Amino acid sequence: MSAELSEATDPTGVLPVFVDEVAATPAPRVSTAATLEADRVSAWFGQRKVLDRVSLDIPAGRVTALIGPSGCGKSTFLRILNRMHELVPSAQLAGEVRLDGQDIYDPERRLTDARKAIGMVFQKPNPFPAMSIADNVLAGLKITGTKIARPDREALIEESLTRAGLWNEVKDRLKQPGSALSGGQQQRLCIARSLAVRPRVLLMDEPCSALDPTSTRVVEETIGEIAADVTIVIVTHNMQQAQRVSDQCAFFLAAQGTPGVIVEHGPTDVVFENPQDQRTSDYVNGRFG
Ligand SMILES: Nc1ncnc2c1ncn2[C@@H]1O[C@H](COP(=O)(O)OP(=O)(O)OP(=O)(O)O)[C@@H](O)[C@H]1O
Repeated sequence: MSAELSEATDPTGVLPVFVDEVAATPAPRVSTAATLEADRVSAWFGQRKVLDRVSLDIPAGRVTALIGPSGCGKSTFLRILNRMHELVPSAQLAGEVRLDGQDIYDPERRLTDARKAIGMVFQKPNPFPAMSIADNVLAGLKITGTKIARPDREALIEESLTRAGLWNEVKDRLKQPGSALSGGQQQRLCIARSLAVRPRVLLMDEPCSALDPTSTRVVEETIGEIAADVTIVIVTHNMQQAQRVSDQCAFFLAAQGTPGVIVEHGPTDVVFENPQDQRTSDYVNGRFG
């Protein structure tokens, strides 16, 4: 897993951005889930190629799970989907990523647009610990330079926390620090922080791996509830979780010494119950990885 850099420098997943933009108050929420298409994406760290021509269509308003053994490039692929890969100095990539048909790497397009439209939730819950719960929700807006009128702030805090399944647990203590919450609540706070920016896609890198089973189930329910409004791509090592939450699955594999590829992808029930490739069958049935 390679999120250290981003977690250290940008816990919201929207940096680096320049606070030079003043957007209007966000419009009322409607489903703005977008499609993502990865088209022959390759990636390198220095001379080392870690992904080879990976193509994947990610449908709007659905949950797509990326599965596969450690080191096969799932996190790298996820980070390419919102231009975080380029934060690593030695990182390079080839290919295209299109958000509703528009290349997010088009030099004419601003990095901030991709980062606002495509949010990220990391493995380890990373709220700003000393910041209040309410301010944590608004933190992504501040980082993207999005201004919001004070009366609208409260509505957005309630809406985002409600969508993240946390409102009822925190509505009476919004001024308490984010660190006062349990791990599972902190992760839902991070989801609320991402949702407050109104992303069209939400990338989740093993979002439950630091959580206990009960918190995991609550986050999974949250994923199910928000998926109609925001396209979700989730990396998970938990095969049961992939089956519970996703509509489609992509199985990544890097054979020894070679870059990661997608061996098979398709509807989750097919990938798990009737995989076309023996390697997929072996992996989803726990025979390796
Ligand atoms: N910042 C980095 N610098 C150099 N190599 C990296 C970096 N991040 C990842 N890699 C390498 O790229 C390859 C793919 O890593 P990645 O984290 O994408 O795999 P993964 O499938 O997400 O693994 P895991 O399931 O363990 O998180 C690995 O060989 C890894 O060592």
